[in-house]
Amino acid sequence: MICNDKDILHVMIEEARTYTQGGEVAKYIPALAEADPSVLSLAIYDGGGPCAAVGNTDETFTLQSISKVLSLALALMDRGEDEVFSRVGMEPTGDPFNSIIKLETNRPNKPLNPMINAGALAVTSMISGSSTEEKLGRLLTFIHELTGNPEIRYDEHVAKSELRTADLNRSLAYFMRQHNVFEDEVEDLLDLYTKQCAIEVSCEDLAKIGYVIANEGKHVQSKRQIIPLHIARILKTFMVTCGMYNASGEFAIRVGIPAKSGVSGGIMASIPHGIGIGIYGPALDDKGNSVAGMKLLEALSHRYDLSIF
Ligand SMILES: NC(=O)CC[C@H](N)C(=O)O
Repeated sequence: MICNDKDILHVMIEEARTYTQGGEVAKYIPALAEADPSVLSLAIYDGGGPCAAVGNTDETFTLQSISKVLSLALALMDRGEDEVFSRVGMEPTGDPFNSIIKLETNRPNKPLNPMINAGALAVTSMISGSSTEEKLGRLLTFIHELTGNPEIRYDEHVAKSELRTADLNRSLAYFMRQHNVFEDEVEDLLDLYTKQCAIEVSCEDLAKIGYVIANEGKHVQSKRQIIPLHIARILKTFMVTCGMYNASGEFAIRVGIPAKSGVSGGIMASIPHGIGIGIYGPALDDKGNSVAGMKLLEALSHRYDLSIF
């Protein structure tokens, strides 16, 4: 079993670390450019006590696009499927995560899925609450429940850095507001979205969230149904079809695990009815996925036969 294979996991992570040299940290959010590209860490959670954590596991990082899975869960719980999917679609785009092209050519002009930036902005607008603080507080409480870690906050430095430079996301938001996808003030929505993306976690936290999603939304230790079963299934499905941006097809073939990445270099993976995996490696490939993190997941999938297909 994977939890007992610490020596092998150490070897695998050091093998994967060599690929960090072929990647670059994200620069379009200035604060993310401060990350050390040689870092790589892996945590695995199997619902019991500590399972495995190897590499630079003390490092924390921001969720970025991984937060899109959690805001979607909350919006679905708040508003129901009919309302959420009247404003955002269910289809992969094959375009970069911040692309505007399909937003204009698609009719009606709603974003194609909740994992691209346009779709995630629309989803964030559906989180219930009377103020940004209340909505963000609800998202954080949800993450505290999923991880059992009440210390999780957002990183103000990263949030401010993104808000200052988020003109592309601003354009997506203005375009959607014009087309009645939502009615929020764009600056308020951007403020909430950048704080959501800047929520700071460790790869162990990520493995725990991945575990709950893997296990139909139920936390085995507390026996609580944190996410309704049908919503956990929706999340896993989007992770398979759109989780790695426009590399999702290749990832499904090479790795075959529901997963979601973020430009900070995080990847959260969920093996249905099995383990949760958290990875952090800030050196990215040209599509914005952790270059060594993808290699590590591919190696884990082959060694432990983790593909769902
Ligand atoms: N791919 C990502 O992780 C994108 C998230 C980032 N906050 C953005 O909106 O650009």
